[in-house]
Amino acid sequence: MLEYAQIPQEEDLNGAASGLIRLQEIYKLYPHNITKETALTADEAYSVGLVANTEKKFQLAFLWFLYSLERLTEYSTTTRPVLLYYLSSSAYHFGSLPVAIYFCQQYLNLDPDNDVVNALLNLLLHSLQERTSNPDIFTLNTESSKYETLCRGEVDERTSKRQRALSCRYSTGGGNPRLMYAPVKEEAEWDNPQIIRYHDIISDREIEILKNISRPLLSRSKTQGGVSKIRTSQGVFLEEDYPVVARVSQRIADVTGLSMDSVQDFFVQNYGIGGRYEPHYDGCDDENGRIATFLIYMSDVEKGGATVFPKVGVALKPIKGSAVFWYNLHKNGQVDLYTEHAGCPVFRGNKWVANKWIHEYGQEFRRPCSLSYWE
Ligand SMILES: O=C(O)CCC(=O)C(=O)O
Ligand SMILES: [Fe+2]
Repeated sequence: MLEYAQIPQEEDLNGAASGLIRLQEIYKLYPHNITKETALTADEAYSVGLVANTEKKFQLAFLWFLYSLERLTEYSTTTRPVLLYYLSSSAYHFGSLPVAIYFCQQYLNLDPDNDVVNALLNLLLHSLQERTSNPDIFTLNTESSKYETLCRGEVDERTSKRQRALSCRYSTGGGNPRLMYAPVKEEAEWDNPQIIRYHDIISDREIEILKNISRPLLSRSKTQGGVSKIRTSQGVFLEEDYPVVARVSQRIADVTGLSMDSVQDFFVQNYGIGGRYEPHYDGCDDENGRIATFLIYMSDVEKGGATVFPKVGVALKPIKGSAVFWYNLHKNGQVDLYTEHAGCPVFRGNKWVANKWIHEYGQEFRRPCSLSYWE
């Protein structure tokens, strides 16, 4: 059957390569950093290089072609001239002309009469006189977005200072009878927008049940266009027919004080290595938009996988059994632009989360609307 199904297909391989490349970009990894335990063959490295090249990530492509060249054997399908050609071309596109020229010359040592490469060499030598930029192609030093910096765990001095002033407390959800004898542990993760973490909000047993229900039902996350590149995870919506789902929903209502009349079903997600969710907003200002997000962590993650808020500089580490909660919308119904967030790629381990998106209808008396432009 495997033979019949032809697994993996090219799309699967390219998807895996694309995931590796994204990990490299965010965590600044060289090919040898990610191949310590499982070395890639020259052919495999060449295919990763090709994907990077197509995605116009020329420095990473170059590093993979170099890795491939070092591992070339008599059994490889990839050949030395092909690699030299791609090394030269990726170095050229990256702006490292002397390196591009060097590999072009290496090629011509093997095949001195190749017209195309001779013409290319002339072009490169000519460009060398016009262009001065010569970035170091061997050292990963790419400009990073705030999202990437946060994912790597580099913290801003100002953010950490502001975070130190935040506090934690036991909460009964404003005197909710269900919480009077078992208050929840509430920790402020950020002040504006308020991001609150609830510790031990779900038990290991409940987590196991939720995972067991979800596992056979998971499917690749989609956006309108099909399988999503922005969100590379698998997910499933769980209805409230499952007692454990209903119980957790009730708990969310208790701690947040919000109505569960207009909510989406629980969305359980699993991210494998490289799995991520690029920066996005959960809320939109449609009628009955998602007023708030309650995000439960159903696993720890060995490395990577934080939930980050690039506009405020906060990174939330997944802690199994805890949940984070924030309002996506201001009281006036507008999207709070500071709530942009992302799920960083999982570098090591496996990440499970469950989302409850809470909508506006039903919250009229619990979180009254405001006509103010500012709140
Ligand atoms: O996985 C995460 O950390 C974030 C998930 C998320 O933002 C979402 O599903 O909307
Ligand atoms: Fe989200």
